[in-house]
Formats: sequence, C-alpha cells, structure tokens
Amino acid sequence: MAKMLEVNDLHVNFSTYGGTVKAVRGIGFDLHEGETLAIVGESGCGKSVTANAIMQLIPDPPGKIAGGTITFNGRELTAVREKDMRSIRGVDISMIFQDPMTALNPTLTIGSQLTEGLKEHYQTSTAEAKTKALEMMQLVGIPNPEERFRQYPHQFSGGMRQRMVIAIALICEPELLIADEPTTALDVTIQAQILELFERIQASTGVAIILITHDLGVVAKIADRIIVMYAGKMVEEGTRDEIFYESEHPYTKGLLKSVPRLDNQTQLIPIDGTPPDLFAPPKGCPFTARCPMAMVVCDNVYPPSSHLSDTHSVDCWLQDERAERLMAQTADKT
Ligand SMILES: Nc1ncnc2c1ncn2[C@@H]1O[C@H](COP(=O)(O)OP(=O)(O)OP(=O)(O)O)[C@@H](O)[C@H]1O
Repeated sequence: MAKMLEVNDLHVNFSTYGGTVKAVRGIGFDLHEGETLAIVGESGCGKSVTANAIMQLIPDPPGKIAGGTITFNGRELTAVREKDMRSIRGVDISMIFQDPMTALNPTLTIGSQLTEGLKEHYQTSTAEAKTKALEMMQLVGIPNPEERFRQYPHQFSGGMRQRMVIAIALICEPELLIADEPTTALDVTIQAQILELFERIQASTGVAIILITHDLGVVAKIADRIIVMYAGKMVEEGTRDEIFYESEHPYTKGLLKSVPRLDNQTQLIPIDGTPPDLFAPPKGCPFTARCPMAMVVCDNVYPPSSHLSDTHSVDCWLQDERAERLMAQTADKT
C-alpha cells in the first residue's frame, strides 16, 4: 500500500506563563493507505497534540509547531495556508473527538449537520446530499434513517450520537480519519459496537484510521500498528502482535499489565508514579523515575532507537548492544 502520511521529527511547544511546555518532542511515523494506526499513552503524553498538529489545529498562540514536517499525499501540511487547509480538513482528512455530546450542534437537525460538508465543499444539491446522508446513516447503523434525519441530537442516545459524528466525518469520503478517544465517553458495550463499526467502515471504504487512546485494550482488535507515546516521545512502535506479545519497553509492558482482560485471570497492576514535567523534560529517558529496570545511563542520555524488526523499534537502553556493560556500571554505583 502507498504511503499517505509521513510525520518527521515533529516538535510542538506551548508558551505559557510558567514556561514552555514541550508537548511533542521529535516524533516520526508513516501511515499507509487503508491502515489503522493506534497512538497509545497516558493522559498528557502528547497524543492529541500530535493529532491536532496533523490537522493544523494547534492554537497559535500559545502553541507552535517548533520543528519537523507533516507530509500528506506529497503535500507539506506545515507550509499550507489556512485557507487551503480548510479544503483538506473534513474532505481529505477528518477528525472526530471524544465527546459525542459536544461534537454536535444541539440547535440543528442531524440531517442538516450531516449534509453541511457536502454542500460546502462540493456544492451538492439538497436532494443529492440527502440521498448520500441516508446511505451514510445506514452505513453507520442508524435505524430508520429517514425519520432520524429530521431529528435533533438530544433525541439520540450517546452511542447513536457517536455514530452520527462518525457519519459526519466520513460523508465527504476522506482518505484519513483521525479518531481522538472516540469511545472513552461511552459504556463498554457501546464502546465495542463503535469499534466494530470502525472495522466495518474501513472494510467498505478503505479509509486509513489513526486511533488515539489511553487504553491499549481498545486497540487490541482493530489496530494494524501501534505507537506508544510517553512524555512527548515515541518510546515503542510495532505491529499489534509485536506490541502485545513482544513488547520490550518497560513502559509498554507496564501499560499491558494495566489493561483489563476478558478472562479476568490477571490482576491489574497500575504503573506507579507520574510522568515528568514537560516544562523541563529530563535529558535522559523520561520513564527512568518509574522504571523498574532503570540504569545510571537512563537518567543521563536519551536512548537510541533499537530496531528489533523492520516494523518494531524501541527507545530503551536495555535493547542497546552496550546494555550489559551499562548494567554492570549501574551495579557498581549501587
Ligand atoms: N493549549 C495548551 N496550552 C498549554 N499546554 C497545552 C495546551 N494543549 C496541550 N498542552 C499540553 O501538552 C501536553 C500534551 O497534551 P495532549 O492533550 O496531547 O495529551 P494527551 O496525551 O492527548 O492526553 P489526554 O488524553 O489527556 O488529552 C500536556 O502537557 C498538555 O498540558
């Protein structure tokens, strides 16, 4: 599959009264047509900022893309003017957010919100837009679309509202859908239904998906590849199986231990401690203070990326060829 998106050495900062928050600190990844990529990590690690940077929605000020490139279908998005970006957003790249309650306008009918994008970007006639909207409602599993088309958001349940938000995001047939915590506000059963919906939509439309979540359990079934972020860095990247069965970063392993399992066989073990302050991130590995395997070097130098396979890489000194020597140094110091 062809490469659609390439993020390279992306840095995003926010200037605040307290200083500069270094929210994203040099991340890079590719996305191919029709792929589902999950970005996973604890609250505050930079997932949403990464998504907003791709959409060119970083509020400036206080935010700024301080470095790096974001190339979408050969176009460098950081250089695109806002006017042109408006014709990419919602058309080529769509984004949906966590809360289906606030994403819809309570004063407009579902139908007018669903057809708005088609009319604005393609000057589609009202009749044609309605036909397309009803098809889309069918695709996302809204029963009685004709009747529902005329209703207002408050007449929909939370799960149905999220289906509508997804329909609105997809109606202009984007090539890329970015979903930021799309199931977090929903209960577990509805959550599973929405995830199945993503799978179904991808199979029928071929849209590529970036799924952002703090919950590895959510991506277990649907992600092709997973990026694990910590304190603005990408600490591990791999296929779903590499992350679930062969993860090497102590943080990824910690996240996996804190995921509830269906068989309820294992005890959930939260990761002790909190992520570092992003005003003054540590110069070494940011996970050091919470890492059960930390060595002296971890505190002082950020680890180089170790490539464990063509698709699997990890930023951890334990994977470096010098690890044994570094462990001995640590033992000497203790
Ligand atoms: N407008 C802003 N002004 C100042 N700091 C910001 C702003 N937006 C984000 N940040 C900071 O950037 C960092 C990354 O935030 P981000 O929202 O990307 O985290 P996240 O991983 O998506 O977490 P969550 O799931 O809680 O949204 C955080 O430290 C956050 O406080």
